[in-house]
Amino acid sequence: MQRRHSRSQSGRRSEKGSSSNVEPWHVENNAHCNGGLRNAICSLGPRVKRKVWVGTLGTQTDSFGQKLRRDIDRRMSKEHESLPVWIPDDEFEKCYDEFCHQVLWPCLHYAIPDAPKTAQFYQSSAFKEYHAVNQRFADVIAANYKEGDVIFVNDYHLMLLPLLLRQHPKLPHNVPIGFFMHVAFPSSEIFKCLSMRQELLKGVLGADLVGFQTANFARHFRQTVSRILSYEALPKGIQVPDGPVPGPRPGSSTDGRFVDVGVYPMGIDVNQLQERKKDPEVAEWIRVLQERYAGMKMVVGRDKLDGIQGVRQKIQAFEMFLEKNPEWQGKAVLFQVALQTTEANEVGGGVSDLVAHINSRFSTLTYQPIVFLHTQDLTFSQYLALLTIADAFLVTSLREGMALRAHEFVECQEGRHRPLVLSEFTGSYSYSGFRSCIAINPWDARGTAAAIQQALTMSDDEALSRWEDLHNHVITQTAQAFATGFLSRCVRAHLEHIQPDVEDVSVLDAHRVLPRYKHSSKRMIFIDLEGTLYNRDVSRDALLENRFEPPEEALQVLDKLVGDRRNEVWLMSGLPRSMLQIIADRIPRLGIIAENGCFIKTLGSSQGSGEWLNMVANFNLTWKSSALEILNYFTERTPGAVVEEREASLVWRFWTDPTKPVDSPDRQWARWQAAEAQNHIFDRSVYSYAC
Ligand SMILES: O=P(O)(O)OC[C@H]1O[C@H](O[C@H]2O[C@H](CO)[C@@H](O)[C@H](O)[C@H]2O)[C@H](O)[C@@H](O)[C@@H]1O
Repeated sequence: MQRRHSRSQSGRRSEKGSSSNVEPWHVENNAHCNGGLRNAICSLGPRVKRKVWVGTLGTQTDSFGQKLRRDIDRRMSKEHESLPVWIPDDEFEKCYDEFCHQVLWPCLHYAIPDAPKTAQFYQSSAFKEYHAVNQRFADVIAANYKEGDVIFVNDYHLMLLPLLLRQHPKLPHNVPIGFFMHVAFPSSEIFKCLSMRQELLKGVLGADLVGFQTANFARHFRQTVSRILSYEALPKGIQVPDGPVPGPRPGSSTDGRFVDVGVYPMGIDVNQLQERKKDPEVAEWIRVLQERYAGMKMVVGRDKLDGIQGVRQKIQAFEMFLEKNPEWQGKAVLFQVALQTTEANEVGGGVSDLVAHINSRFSTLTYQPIVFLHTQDLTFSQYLALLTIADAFLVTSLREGMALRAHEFVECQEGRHRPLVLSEFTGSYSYSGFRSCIAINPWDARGTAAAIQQALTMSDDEALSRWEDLHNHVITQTAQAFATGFLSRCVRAHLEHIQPDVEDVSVLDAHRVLPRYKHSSKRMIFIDLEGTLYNRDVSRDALLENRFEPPEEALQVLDKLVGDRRNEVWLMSGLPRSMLQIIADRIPRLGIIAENGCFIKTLGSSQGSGEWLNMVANFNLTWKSSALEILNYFTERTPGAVVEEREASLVWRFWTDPTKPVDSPDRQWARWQAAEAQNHIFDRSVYSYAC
């Protein structure tokens, strides 16, 4: 969705009655935007056969007549591959300015308003308009959907859209849908303040894949879903019971839909930025600025003035820096570029006062410590010139999804390599390459002031070495990498969700197989044990005592198959080899795969039973002790649960009365516990081994 301007502000549409050779309207590109998402999608080239952007117009539209709307629809589609969603001005304002910006945005960024306002904010009546806007998007998409399309929903303005699409009567029920959250996602303790928390979460879970900027945001989302909706939240995603699309999740114990949750860091379009830097206007402004600020150090920042991006904290820290380091007075300038927000008056007013106070405190005839500009006050080329010659870039966000302006700075510093001062609360900081910044806690003004001093006095060698790490990250984690990673995973997740998994392999068609079986001279047969050849669970006591009595009928079937010299027969099992030895002794020629492939007993012969090969001999199994500790904790809190330690794996089982329904409270409880245990194992970083 796009911020709206009144017509008089934007001048995007000529007034009625203007001369007929003047275009009645035109499209403007946002000059201050590197267009990450747009460029990322465009860069996929012919791999995306049909591409349609669905969004709002960045202007008020109530006064537009039907003819003008039709003209805009037609030209936007033909010339810009875009479909406008027409939203009445009042509905848009309530949805975007009120619900998105005053309720959702602060909540997603941990900014809970003070108590008296809380009730009003978190029960916002504007949620009705938010829903209506999401519905209008769904209707436009449904009316234009073509088979084979993948629907990619972006950001917090459209959290209800995935489910509205999934349930839309004009869309096939299994359309591929991806949802990406560009902004932060808070802990469940914050998200649960929203009165519409369930609708928002269920809305997002209409997608096949839900993506976040960082692993922390993804984990918060999974935990929030588990705590608020009581759905099973696994490290790889969410098991949604009774979803609108039927079909079991591969490997899951319950019916419903599985929604993948993943991490896809957004980046900038490096190629496009390099092109824009070549604009002669950039070189000209570099010259002008170098001349004007000769002998001074330039610290640059660009932020939204909404209280979340910490502009007030930044300016206070800059004041402290000048106060504590008087040698910099007259020699260091902060260029603060402000992005307009709807709340700009309130917060922006406060910031302007602060800037005025500092400027009056430290200014001289030839020096002004803070140059405070609004985006509309400078061109993108001027901004790129500033980034290119800056001595430091300062991001003090109190919370942020990523911080792509920091990536732009790094790219512009090729040849100069001056440091980045970055808030630890940004998504960018969570990536190892960005740990080479000068990290700050924006709440600590003293620390930020010291960081500015460190940046301005850093040796060239140190600055270069840090810049190389940052730059490596910027050119690897690009907008293109984001789009490719997200979309390919989305399509794969969708296919996995709609296609039957091995668990749902249809029953062997004896009419088809038997004639071939009879006439073939060599056959390889793989047979699963538990649940297939042996349609009962191994008893709890047997497992605990590590003994297993395979049923006689099953052994006879295996014996018979192995008896045919044309057959090579492999038995597959999750049980440990010690338990399967009884089968190996009885049918020596049988090949056995134990612990799901960790151990393999080769085919035997009349001379002997074959030998056990250890397939994990070179694996580091130290994860087992930490994982076992976690599983023991959950076992104690889950009646009927038991943990089995095998040679190379751990199994957590839950026994219950088989006559009880799958959604009985004790089974439900056990599933949550299992999911929580997996998440803990995942968090302790033992998961990669445990998998
Ligand atoms: O102003 P809004 O319409 O509410 O949109 C919010 C911001 O969206 C974009 O920023 C977010 O996505 C960026 C790229 O993934 C990420 O770097 C940033 O941290 C997110 O907040 C947009 O770039 C901003 O201009 C919007 O203000």
